[in-house]
Amino acid sequence: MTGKKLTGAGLRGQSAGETKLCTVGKTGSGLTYCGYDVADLSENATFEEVAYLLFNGELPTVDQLAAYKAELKSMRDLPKELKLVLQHIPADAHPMDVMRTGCSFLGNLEPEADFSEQNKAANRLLAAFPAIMCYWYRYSHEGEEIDCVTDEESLGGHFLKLLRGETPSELHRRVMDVSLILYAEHEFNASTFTARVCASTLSDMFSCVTGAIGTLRGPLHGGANEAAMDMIEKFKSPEDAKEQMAGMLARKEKIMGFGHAIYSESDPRNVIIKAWSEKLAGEFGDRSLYDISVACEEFMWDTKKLFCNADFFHASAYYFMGIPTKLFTPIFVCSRVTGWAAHVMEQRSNNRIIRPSADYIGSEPRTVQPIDER
Ligand SMILES: CC(=O)SCCNC(=O)CCNC(=O)[C@H](O)C(C)(C)COP(=O)(O)OP(=O)(O)OC[C@H]1O[C@@H](n2cnc3c(N)ncnc32)[C@H](O)[C@@H]1OP(=O)(O)O
Ligand SMILES: O=C([O-])CC(=O)C(=O)O
Repeated sequence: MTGKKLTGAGLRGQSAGETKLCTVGKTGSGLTYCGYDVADLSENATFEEVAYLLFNGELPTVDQLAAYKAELKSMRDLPKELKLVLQHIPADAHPMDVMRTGCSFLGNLEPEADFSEQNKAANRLLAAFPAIMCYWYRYSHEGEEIDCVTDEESLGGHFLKLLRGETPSELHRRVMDVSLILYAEHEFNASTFTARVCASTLSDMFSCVTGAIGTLRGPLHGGANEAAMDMIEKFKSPEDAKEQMAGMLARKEKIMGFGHAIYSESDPRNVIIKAWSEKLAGEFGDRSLYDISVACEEFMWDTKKLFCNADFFHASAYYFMGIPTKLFTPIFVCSRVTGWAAHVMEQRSNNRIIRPSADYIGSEPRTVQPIDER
């Protein structure tokens, strides 16, 4: 089976460079990081091992992982100047704008002086993003100035503890870890390509990641998990979901969380997060949102042959874990910063400025008329 037929607009089907980091849709539906299948990684590795893999090309040994986790743990706290900035961002701000500002401001306080500091800058962002998100959220929504340091071993557990102020369950820790693995890397997707374009001008890591956050924010990319949640919570039952979706398609509306620019048959991340969503539904004690999601999946396949992408079942999984919808896309940032940073490093290692050409379709050459004659 070959991958999706790729043509024309949106640079589809055109190679824009080489990468050792990832393959997407090579056989229609596969996803590998540095040669490892994402299903294998999500079952047999942790997110920190995946981050190490993306930054170093190999999975860590026991000692390397322990040292890496200790390093990340030591970088979790936020400088007081950044906390002050976050305190000034209103509660109704878009949380992706908070992430973008947090990233950019940290780049002012702790700039990447030269490329020998690229790993330090990448790890700093990786370690600090959960606190940037949760410090702002808890301060603006609950009036609490939280401690940004926790004793949680994993980044996923750390995020959940910062968000709720209590120790997460083993199940929630595991699902968050799997989710971070699934979102970590995806070849030349729009946000990663943004990071690489920025890197190709020899800009700094914080600028590359700030640009990538802005690109991930849109509903056609990372914002789709929130948009999917907004949609499914309006459906009253599986039957209602099918009826309303039929109306949406008739009105030519896009159904968020479905379809993909590269995959042709399925997104391999979906089956994994879907299984965890079902497990969480059982623990939550009310399966209705899961059943509604399954009805959406069946309907879209039966009517349009469109399949769920990584975002769709993330919506119900995060909901069952009590995560506010507005934080769904920022969690994506906490994970994808690994892929972005790895691509920045790869671009730098064999750089040529990315500067494509355009097909001109404007006016023929003409002269400026004096303004009072136009
Ligand atoms: C982690 C991620 O970023 S995954 C992507 C998250 N984004 C979403 O879920 C947003 C919804 N999906 C979409 O908008 C698209 O499927 C994208 C942006 C992901 C891919 O876009 P494209 O590569 O341009 O889609 P593609 O060429 O496969 O579209 C084929 C047809 O299916 C339609 N289509 C594709 N996805 C959808 C959808 N979710 N709902 C309705 N129709 C759709 C397109 O409109 C197009 O129809 P047309 O030929 O009549 O114009
Ligand atoms: O590859 C893409 O176009 C979008 C995507 O699924 C991702 O970035 O995870």
